[in-house]
Amino acid sequence: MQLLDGKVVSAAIIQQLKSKVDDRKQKGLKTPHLAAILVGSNGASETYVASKVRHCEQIGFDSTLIRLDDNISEETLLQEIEKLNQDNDVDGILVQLPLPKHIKESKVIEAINADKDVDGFHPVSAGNLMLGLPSFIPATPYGIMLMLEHYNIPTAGKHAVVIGRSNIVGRPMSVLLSGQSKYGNCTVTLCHSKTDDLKKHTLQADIIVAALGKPGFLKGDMVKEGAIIIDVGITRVEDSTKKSGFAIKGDVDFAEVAPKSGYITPVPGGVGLMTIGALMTNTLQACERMHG
Ligand SMILES: Nc1nc2c(c(=O)[nH]1)N[C@@H](CN(C=O)c1ccc(C(=O)N[C@@H](CCC(=O)O)C(=O)O)cc1)CN2
Repeated sequence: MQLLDGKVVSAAIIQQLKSKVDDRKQKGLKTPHLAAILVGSNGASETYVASKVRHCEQIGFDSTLIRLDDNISEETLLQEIEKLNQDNDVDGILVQLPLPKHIKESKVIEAINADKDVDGFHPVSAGNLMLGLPSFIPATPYGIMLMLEHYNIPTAGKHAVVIGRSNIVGRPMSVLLSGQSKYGNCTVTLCHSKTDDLKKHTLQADIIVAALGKPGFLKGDMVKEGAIIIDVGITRVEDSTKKSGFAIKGDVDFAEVAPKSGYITPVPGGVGLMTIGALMTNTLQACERMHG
């Protein structure tokens, strides 16, 4: 079993991005600029957005953080997005999810200019990805592809089982793994909560991507020897032994599955950490497309 270490891969990607940005600055090219909107005061969202801003500073990107009150109207949020759409200095826009219940997520995502949609959640980005056209790829599936690339794990001809059909992880993951690329060309089965006999599918898988949000769901008797296991789960569960009061749990029962696996991502320290590098790569791409 080999551990796929998100900390190591993510640090390498951040370093590469920093070199590219230093190079751009030396050539007098535009500095990439990421704008993030955070609505309300969800603890996890605060942590993730703070990390995004910190990484912008580390790489040398400009960043703008717009904090809005929990009870802000949908209309005001849409106006804030429009200001960022119109701002030629802003290359990438993200609205941290989840949003308060009174705001319709799809409306907010669709309001972002697709050329600045560095989260890759906009229908135009999703459509381009599906058609195999240049696209912003959502951070989690993109991070997984960057991880396969870093460890040079061959995927062509393999059977991949993706568990979870969300628009931001499961569906794009199935498109990427089945696509015609060096770390694609898999035969993909997309499973979900209504799949009959899930174990029958996972036992046939060479690659399993667990993205269903159920801590410890994938057990040792559900995987075949040597399978590649990618754990996307990041559920916070109470844990009084931790200073924070909670622990992060993945969708994979690591103790049972790791000894049987060929490669496995840990939680924490796996896929979650890759998402920042993926987002920053999209932001640089947005800047390059718009300003050269
Ligand atoms: N606009 C967006 N909202 C959300 C996204 C997103 O990509 N765009 N994804 C998630 C949250 N997220 C980034 O925003 C994110 C989640 C997890 C991690 C991460 O580093 N996880 C660590 C554990 C960190 C912890 O202690 O909480 C790990 O897995 O090792 C980074 C970013 C939902 N919202």
